[in-house]
Amino acid sequence: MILSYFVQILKLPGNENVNLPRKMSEQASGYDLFAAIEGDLTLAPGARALVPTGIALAMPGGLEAQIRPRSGLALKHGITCLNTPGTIDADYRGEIKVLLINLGQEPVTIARNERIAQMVFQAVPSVTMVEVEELTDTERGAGGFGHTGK
Ligand SMILES: O=c1ccn([C@H]2C[C@H](O)[C@@H](COP(=O)(O)OP(=O)(O)OP(=O)(O)O)O2)c(=O)[nH]1
Ligand SMILES: [Mg+2]
Repeated sequence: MILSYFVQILKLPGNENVNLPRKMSEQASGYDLFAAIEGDLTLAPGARALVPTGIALAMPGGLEAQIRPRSGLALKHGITCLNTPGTIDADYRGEIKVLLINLGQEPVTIARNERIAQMVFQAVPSVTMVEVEELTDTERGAGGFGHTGK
């Protein structure tokens, strides 16, 4: 089943020339996000930066967007998203920003309109948590963290 949603996208004031998030192939999961920075941004090894995209979204409840790294930037330059996957809440109307970190050994320069990350939309189920005195039993029980072997 293909779920289908409309998501509103807004270029924020001063960002009329930014690129909108773009799927680079027809069936790509992610929309690539572009750096809406004035000049270049250089990340020293170990440094992080909150990079603006110049856009904001209004998506319907029951949807979220995840901000994920681009594997090419990670492989070639050691650039990833520190808080991956970043969570964009359906009720967030602020600028989408990408928290990049340079985990490589060399400084890396990000240019304006470079593709820095990707945004994947996900359906979020509606959950009502019910507090109880005791949980239902399972075979696994409390076993975890390698409990079933290596
Ligand atoms: O990579 C990200 C992660 C988050 N956000 C925005 C959208 C999201 O809805 C909001 C809050 O994110 P999150 O819940 O992860 O951060 P928090 O530290 O819990 O902040 P808050 O108290 O505002 O929820 O920040 C981004 O723009 N980029
Ligand atoms: Mg939060």
